[in-house]
Amino acid sequence: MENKRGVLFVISGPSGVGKGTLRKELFKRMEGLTYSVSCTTRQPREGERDGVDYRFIDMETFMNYVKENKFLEWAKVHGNYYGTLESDVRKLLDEGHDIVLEIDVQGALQVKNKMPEAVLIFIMPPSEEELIKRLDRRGTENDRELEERIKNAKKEILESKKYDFIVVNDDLKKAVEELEKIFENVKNKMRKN
Ligand SMILES: Nc1ncnc2c1ncn2[C@@H]1O[C@H](COP(=O)(O)OP(=O)(O)OP(=O)(O)O)[C@@H](O)[C@H]1O
Ligand SMILES: Nc1nc2c(ncn2[C@@H]2O[C@H](COP(=O)(O)O)[C@@H](O)[C@H]2O)c(=O)[nH]1
Repeated sequence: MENKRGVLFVISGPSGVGKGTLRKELFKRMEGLTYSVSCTTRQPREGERDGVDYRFIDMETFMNYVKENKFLEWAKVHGNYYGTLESDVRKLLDEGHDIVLEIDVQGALQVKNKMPEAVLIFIMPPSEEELIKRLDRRGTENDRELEERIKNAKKEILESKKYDFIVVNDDLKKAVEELEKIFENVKNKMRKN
């Protein structure tokens, strides 16, 4: 019998490794995926749109959501707060949609605790030097923020062994293809169960 419930995919990896880039490329190639837009207290970057890239909320609203248990997971990441609204995710999964969360390691492990069926995918940089180059080229952080993101990258990489899959984002095209294969295989396997 076909499994009507959607699959929950969680993508993590160090800041600047290319999670957002890979996710956008994957969405161009695969139909039927829904991106869960997170809440954050971070200030929008140039070009980021409220409700599309993030739901940009203030600290007071974020903490009210925490108190009201509205988050499936939440964490302080690189000095700002981020969280995934639980009602959105559960409703979409119940309706049969496959969901993609792009969240940090702390959040991913909270999700796995609450929903062990979630599929955790870690995006790995080809090297530390390349990660620094990518963050530098993106140019969205000041020197202090950049340093914090690089320091955190080392801790995050240590947690990658807790993930179901690891994809190295060296060549972008190859990494997207690998990601697509993982998504297809997981969905086929779940459909058979
Ligand atoms: N395979 C790749 N080769 C070279 N550059 C890449 C590759 N993948 C992504 N990039 C570039 O690296 C930079 C960081 O990518 P991106 O913003 O997608 O990272 P991220 O992991 O989503 O970061 P964050 O967690 O901070 O949001 C971007 O400028 C992007 O164009
Ligand atoms: N635990 C969560 N982490 C999240 C969420 N949304 C994004 N993130 C992670 O934060 C960092 C920094 O993102 P940036 O956009 O400021 O560069 C990155 O690792 C994201 O994956 C979330 O809802 N929960």
